[in-house]
Amino acid sequence: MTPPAAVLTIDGPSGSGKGTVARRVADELGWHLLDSGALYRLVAYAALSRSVPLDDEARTAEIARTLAVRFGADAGGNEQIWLDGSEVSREIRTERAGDGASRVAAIPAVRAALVARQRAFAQAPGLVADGRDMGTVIFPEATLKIYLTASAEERARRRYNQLKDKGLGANLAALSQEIAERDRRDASRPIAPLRPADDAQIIDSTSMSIDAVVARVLELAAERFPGKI
Ligand SMILES: Nc1ncnc2c1ncn2[C@@H]1O[C@H](COP(=O)(O)OP(=O)(O)O)[C@@H](O)[C@H]1O
Ligand SMILES: Nc1ccn([C@H]2C[C@H](O)[C@@H](COP(=O)(O)OP(=O)(O)O)O2)c(=O)n1
Repeated sequence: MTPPAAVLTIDGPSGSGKGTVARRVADELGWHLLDSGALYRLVAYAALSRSVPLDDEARTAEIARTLAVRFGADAGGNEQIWLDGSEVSREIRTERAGDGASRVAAIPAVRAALVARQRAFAQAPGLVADGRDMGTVIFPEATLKIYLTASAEERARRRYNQLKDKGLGANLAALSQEIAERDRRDASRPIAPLRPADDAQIIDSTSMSIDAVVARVLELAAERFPGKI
């Protein structure tokens, strides 16, 4: 029997730096990457594009079950995500898709439809998985669990700069409110709420650079995965 792949999870609220840090750490280690939030964003984006109400449990779950998605990168290493043959990586990064993702993510049948798809990412030599419930629900046996957070003001500021850099519209006051609302919804839903796993290492990145966070995660990984890294 092949041993289970090594798994490192990074959970936390919006704008804490999960995606950036997960990608950097996965690149450093040469491991696979699971951006679980992208799956929920894709479900929301597909529902919005097909005029399916985001609270329609049966139809959003059907979208989640049949999601035809492919993850890749262009020649410059930039993320590319195809849904039904169309490249949608930019479209799913809007706050509208993020808010929609948080809504469909509260539907148990949508979450259930995505469990096996997410677990299938755990392949040798290892996986870095980022999201809200990676360490609590999807990979409870993960060897290293990180909970990455930062102050609400800092997270809104980061998201504002990120959206502007991408040429996507953003308003700081509106973003702060949207992020607060998303945090509240993600943390208060009955199923797989956003919370640190009991055995998670908490990193507050409010006053840390991206490099410092990556270095800390790699340091913990070297301790927890001796011989693998
Ligand atoms: N420690 C940090 N200091 C400053 N900016 C950061 C830090 N971590 C992430 N960022 C920036 O904040 C934005 C949001 O990061 P991202 O990784 O998308 O967060 P998340 O996946 O948690 O929503 C990105 O533009 C990223 O470059
Ligand atoms: N494992 C996950 C990942 C994301 N979600 C939901 C909750 C989040 O508000 C949305 C969007 O997630 P995403 O990680 O892309 O969002 P941020 O980049 O952190 O703003 O999806 C979830 O419920 N469980």
